[in-house]
Amino acid sequence: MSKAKPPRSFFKPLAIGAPAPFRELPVNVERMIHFVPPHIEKVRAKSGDIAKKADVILANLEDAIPTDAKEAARAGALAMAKEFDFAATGTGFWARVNCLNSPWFLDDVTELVTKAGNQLDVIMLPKVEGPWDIHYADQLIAQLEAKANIKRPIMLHAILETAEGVQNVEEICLASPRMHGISLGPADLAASRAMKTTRVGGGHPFYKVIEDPHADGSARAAAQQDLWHYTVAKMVDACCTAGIKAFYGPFGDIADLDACEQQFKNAFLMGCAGAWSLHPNQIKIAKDVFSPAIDEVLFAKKILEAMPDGSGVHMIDGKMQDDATWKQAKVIVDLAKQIAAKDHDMASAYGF
Ligand SMILES: CC(C)(COP(=O)(O)OP(=O)(O)OC[C@H]1O[C@@H](n2cnc3c(N)ncnc32)[C@H](O)[C@@H]1OP(=O)(O)O)[C@@H](O)C(=O)NCCC(=O)NCCSC(=O)C[C@](C)(O)C(=O)O
Ligand SMILES: [Mg+2]
Repeated sequence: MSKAKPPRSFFKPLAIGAPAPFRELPVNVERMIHFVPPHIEKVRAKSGDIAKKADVILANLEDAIPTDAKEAARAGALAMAKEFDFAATGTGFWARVNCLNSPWFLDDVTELVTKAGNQLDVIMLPKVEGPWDIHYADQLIAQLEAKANIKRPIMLHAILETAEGVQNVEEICLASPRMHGISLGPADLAASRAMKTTRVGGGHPFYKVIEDPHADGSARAAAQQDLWHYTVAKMVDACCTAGIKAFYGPFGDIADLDACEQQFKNAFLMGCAGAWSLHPNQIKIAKDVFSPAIDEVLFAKKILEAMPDGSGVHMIDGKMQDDATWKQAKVIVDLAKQIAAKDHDMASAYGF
């Protein structure tokens, strides 16, 4: 039976000279995490322009990078940190390292932290299975931060992509104050669970509910259901309990923008802060979906204005409002304010 760390030790740096962990997550709008393959110079070179549109730019070193390009990708990630001032456009700079049991993980983390640690906001860790994976990466990063005299802690973001990881998601979220959030990794997770799909996220035409037979034998209506509902719900509850953020992850059918939008919308409504964009076309979708709709923000503002101290009961446009709807309104208005602070057009649309 494992024991939790005593409360007074939880926020202590794990190495002498490492920066103290954040007590609260930095407030950043992270509607999409845009994946860049850093070994392809032509694509890497566009990172500065893409950073003007995306909230987060991520250098991907793991899956989708060919084995013989792993070192070139790592070098490309370091070049991105040197060549682009992502912080100047308010864009986060993240890297997805190779997984813990791979031959590249140690060099990925060592080089990123010691050579780009002051530029790097978040390290994304794939295939996390339990809190032990976070404890190891946490300690290693602290040692490297101390060695390289990094001033600001680098956060950790885990991908939920094995059945064991899903079983342990609460402990993963609570494993360290370095935790930033969790993303759903639907492709590896599908394989790990023996789901019979060949897709990266999204629905499936076989996964649906069909209405009862009609007496006249006419065609029965059926509707596809969301294959990811259970996992997203479990992930959101675990993340919110820990005070960290949940993300959908990738949508692999690049040409199907409608299905991408729908999957992102489901994730947004269920509590996710953002999703991944694998292709430039997906950036705008995520930006629109993970920014609350203007009419929702205006209605939420009406609730807050009508109930300044958040108590009592009111009727607005025929709908009952009380302490709980006040809190829902506050979630939407707080997010809209964060987006407005970053985006002047959205600020005027939201009426701030
Ligand atoms: C899908 C691909 C191959 C289609 O790439 P393409 O070249 O065939 O597409 P295109 O439509 O022809 O591209 C149009 C233009 O956009 C550029 N472009 C295209 N993509 C990007 C990009 N990301 N960033 C910046 N620019 C990009 C591309 O270079 C081209 O520029 P050009 O007009 O000047 O020639 C390509 O978009 C790509 O490599 N995307 C990233 C893929 C990736 O990172 N996959 C791994 C994440 S998903 C995952 O790991 C799963 C998970 C979580 O682990 C799990 O569920 O288990
Ligand atoms: Mg994966």
